[in-house]
Amino acid sequence: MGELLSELIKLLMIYLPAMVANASPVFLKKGTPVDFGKLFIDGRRILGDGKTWEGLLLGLWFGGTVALSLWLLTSDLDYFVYGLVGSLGALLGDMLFSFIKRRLGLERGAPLPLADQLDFFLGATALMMALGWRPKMEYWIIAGVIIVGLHVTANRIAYMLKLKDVPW
Ligand SMILES: CC(C)=CCC/C(C)=C/CC/C(C)=C/CC/C(C)=C/COC[C@@H](COP(=O)(O)O)OC/C=C(\C)CC/C=C(\C)CC/C=C(\C)CCC=C(C)C
Ligand SMILES: Nc1ccn([C@@H]2O[C@H](COP(=O)(O)OP(=O)(O)OP(=O)(O)O)[C@@H](O)[C@H]2O)c(=O)n1
Ligand SMILES: [Mg+2]
Repeated sequence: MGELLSELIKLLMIYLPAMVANASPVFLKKGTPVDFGKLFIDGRRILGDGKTWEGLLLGLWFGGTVALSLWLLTSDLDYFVYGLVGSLGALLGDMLFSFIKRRLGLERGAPLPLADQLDFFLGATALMMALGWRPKMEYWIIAGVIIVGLHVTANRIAYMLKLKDVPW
């Protein structure tokens, strides 16, 4: 039990910068759309107004700050490297799933259950693993379930705080 708990805490710390990177753009009210308003070949927006350059910068900035803090706290450079890469992966994964949602004809803000909760998690994981990170599969799955739960709770909080006009 002790090992499971310590492994899970380490995993949640590795993903914390990605979680903050994914959460911080929500504080922005408007910004410059990453797709500059352009349409894709299917006549729909490439990404939509929910993805802005300012959001990427804010996410990277706060994700990077948390990654740096974790490194200073633990003096383990991995937290900084993986945290930074995970933050970038979270933002890219979020954009990838926005692209997919637009292709499916879903408007900006429309729900795509599981995709909305997992997009940043999968993006962060993909980039961290590209750097050679190899989590233990069973712990990774449990951490994923916890993070989905955190995501659902955080979005409800964001909705109550009027940070989001949808609770997902
Ligand atoms: C930690 C435990 C065990 C329980 C705490 C309960 C809980 C789940 C708290 C959530 C964190 C929190 C205080 C949220 C406040 C409101 C907020 C900022 C929500 C942001 O939600 C938006 C969402 C992005 O939407 P999208 O995915 O559809 O693009 O964020 C997704 C949420 C997560 C990635 C997981 C939960 C987030 C965290 C634990 C990090 C907290 C982040 C912040 C407080 C904001 C970033 C910080 C600054 C200074 C801008
Ligand atoms: N790169 C990003 C990501 C998010 N946001 C901001 O954070 C909010 C919440 O993000 P998300 O829920 O992913 O966007 P949605 O509005 O739901 O758009 P989509 O349907 O494309 O997910 C967005 O509305 C937007 O204001 C941003 O500005 N830039
Ligand atoms: Mg969304």
